Amino acid sequence: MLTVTSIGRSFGDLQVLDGVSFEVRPGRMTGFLGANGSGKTTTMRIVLGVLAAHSGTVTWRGSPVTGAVRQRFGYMPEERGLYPKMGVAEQIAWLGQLHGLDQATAKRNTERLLDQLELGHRGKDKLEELSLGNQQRAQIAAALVHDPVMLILDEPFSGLDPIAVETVLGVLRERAANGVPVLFSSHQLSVVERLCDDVVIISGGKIAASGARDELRARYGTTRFELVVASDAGWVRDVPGVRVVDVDGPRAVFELDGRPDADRAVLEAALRRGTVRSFTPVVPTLDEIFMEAI
Ligand SMILES: Nc1ncnc2c1ncn2[C@@H]1O[C@H](COP(=O)(O)OP(=O)(O)OP(=O)(O)O)[C@@H](O)[C@H]1O
Repeated sequence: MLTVTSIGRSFGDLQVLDGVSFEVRPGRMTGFLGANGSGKTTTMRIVLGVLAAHSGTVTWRGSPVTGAVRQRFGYMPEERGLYPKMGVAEQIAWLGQLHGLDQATAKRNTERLLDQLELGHRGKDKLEELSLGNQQRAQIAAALVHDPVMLILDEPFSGLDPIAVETVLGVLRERAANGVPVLFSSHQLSVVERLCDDVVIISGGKIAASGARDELRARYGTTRFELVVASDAGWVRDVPGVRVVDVDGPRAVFELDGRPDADRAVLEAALRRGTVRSFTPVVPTLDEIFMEAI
């Protein structure tokens, strides 16, 4: 497990990270969400040791992260970083060797990864000859070639078409299933919603929410309900303790203002009036949680 505790960092007078704490658990895909400039890349750079924190600690399995441990991390930086004029397979295998693999293992891992990422037929091409989406797949292969114990990926899904998202996801999921903690940042909330087990939301350099995706959704979703009846549902507006979000004919979406049993009062009133087609809590999307948390 990777544990980030109370990280702080400034650039000049600008405090960019303030008391940032979260965990990336083994076998879990953790989505790191935040608006532009909220501090995701800075946090990732600190975890990787590319940048120093001004306060706080980063530990791996309970011990401070040393250079030798970082050597075994896999990182896909925001600025990417493969060589445009070098052959794809050649440079990925070479990166594997830089991370300590022998030549034969580096070559074998490279071939396997390129095949998995459906790039096997492009291995001999120069990176610059690949489309942007395929260059992105090559970057992912480069982050994975040395069988890292921890994966940190800055926007790994940006620029990928939906089929490529599935391909890359399959590769990352396989690593997670083998116990590797995976931390990845993304702006595509709908993608993260589908992909991640855990979520960390950062806003203005502070953690706004974190935890298991489903727990977060449940926590943020306990106060909103949808009622569908057989006739007009406008009367819901008059139930005490209820704030109506939307009424559209027989369908009403409302929130509770904290008064106990207001949801029950709505349901009982609806039953008294006639047929109730459905009455369900509304589970928020990650988009909605994100907008509320930041
Ligand atoms: N080397 C630097 N010098 C000065 N300011 C910096 C530096 N690196 C980052 N910042 C500032 O720190 C803040 C956080 O930047 P960071 O790149 O971590 O955000 P981010 O969440 O990754 O954003 P994005 O989603 O746009 O990539 C921004 O205000 C940025 O301008």
